[in-house]
Amino acid sequence: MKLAFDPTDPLTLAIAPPANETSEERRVRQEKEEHALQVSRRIDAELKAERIAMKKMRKAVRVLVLGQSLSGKSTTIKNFQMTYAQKSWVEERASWKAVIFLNLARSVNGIVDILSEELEIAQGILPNSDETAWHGSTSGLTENHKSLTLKLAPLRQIERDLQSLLGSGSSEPEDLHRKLTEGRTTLQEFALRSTSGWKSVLEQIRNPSEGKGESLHRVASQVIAGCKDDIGYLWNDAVVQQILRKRNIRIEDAPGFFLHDLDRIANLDYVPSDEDVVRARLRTTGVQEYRFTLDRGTASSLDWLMYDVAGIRTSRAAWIPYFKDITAIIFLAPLSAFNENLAEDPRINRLDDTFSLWNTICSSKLLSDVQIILFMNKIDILQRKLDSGILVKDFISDFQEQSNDFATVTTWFRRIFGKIHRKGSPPTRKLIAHFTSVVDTKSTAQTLAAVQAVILTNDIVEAGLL
Ligand SMILES: Nc1nc2c(ncn2[C@@H]2O[C@H](COP(=O)(O)OP(=O)(O)OP(=O)(O)O)[C@@H](O)[C@H]2O)c(=O)[nH]1
Ligand SMILES: [Mg+2]
Repeated sequence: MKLAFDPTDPLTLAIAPPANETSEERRVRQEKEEHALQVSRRIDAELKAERIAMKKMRKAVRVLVLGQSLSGKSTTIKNFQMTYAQKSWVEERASWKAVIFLNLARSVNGIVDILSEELEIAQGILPNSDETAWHGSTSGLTENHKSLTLKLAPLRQIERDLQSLLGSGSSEPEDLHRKLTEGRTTLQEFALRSTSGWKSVLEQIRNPSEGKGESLHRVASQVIAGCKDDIGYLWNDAVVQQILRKRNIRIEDAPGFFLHDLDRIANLDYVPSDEDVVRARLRTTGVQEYRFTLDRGTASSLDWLMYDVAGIRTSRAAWIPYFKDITAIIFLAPLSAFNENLAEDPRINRLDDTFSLWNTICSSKLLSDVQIILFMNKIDILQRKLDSGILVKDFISDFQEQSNDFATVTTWFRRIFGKIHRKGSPPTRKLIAHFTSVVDTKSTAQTLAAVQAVILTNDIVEAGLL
């Protein structure tokens, strides 16, 4: 419909040019009008962009992944990336080689340290203390063991170089604890440097300054391949195995254990597999945001923002700003840690620390609207520990005289987490809990699909928050 022009309309009259306008006055007026039009268009464009950004912000699912150090937070996010953001996963996979080499070199150097200590005890250089608990005179150590420690010496430099390439995340809390107690660093220094997650580290490896990362990869690869036979000899040696057993050291269950994969990794053309990446250990320092756009299923239009945090005690205050505006929390509780103490504070049992952290999260008023999903993780290691005869009641007195089998132990843990959740949570919040081993990528993919479904279909969506 064409609207008729009405010369008496007040708005038309107000914007009409003056009747006796000169040509110069018309030029100035038209210039002003053109400028006003451009300003108006710019404002419109800015408003539109803001509206789109707001809409996107509202549509993003924000998931905070919490838990103590070594609980499996980063590993859970890696699984998420592997399943739902395959492009970036494949692009990054090769860069994990540096971390895997570092993990391998650390395991070997750790064993060599123990072996060297035993050799010194056997020679009477070091006293045989309760801690070492091994009697040098019957140890069966030979000159071969001594020469092995010398032949593996190049791995020290590899560890140091890779550590300096990978930054503060490549050291573990026990190193930090040692430095702190020796007065060699301060908490503040550590906190200030705590800014990166694996994305930034891998980015640095992929775009190194002056090709540093690339050449180090090559050198590390050559040294490890060159030491392959000696590493294999060290790991498979009966005396070495006996020493580790006597000292109650199970390197197989430690993070970043790759000695069983030596034949594959100690090769010049080694390329990390998905499983290798999931098992690689790089400690998170600070808080890192990961954005995934889910390209499968019903959630295809949603962005997922996942926040990975540092789990060590001294870094937990940095979690609080992220409690605002989140949709869900995935809380990692490593059940296998029942017989371990925190590296950053060896007076505290790891499971006690997890229970108290869980209590804090469940009863936080800031989080009362947030869905909490519990992953009772590392059940593969738990199973091995129980099978080897380690008794839960020796470490957790409340467990009392119950049977030490896997089913009884896991049911009991589940009940304790449930009790804490009920006590701290608002009555409407249900507990969603899974037993997990997040290094098992197949079963974790199923768990993550269930988690996704819960987050997207629960009350949060119905309440219009998404
Ligand atoms: N066997 C086994 N290993 C696991 C499991 N979950 C994690 N890991 C390993 O444990 C190590 C630590 O896992 P991360 O995901 O780095 O731990 P985190 O919670 O991010 O630790 P921080 O970054 O220090 O806070 C890695 O080497 C993982 O591969 C599990 O269920 N079973
Ligand atoms: Mg981490």
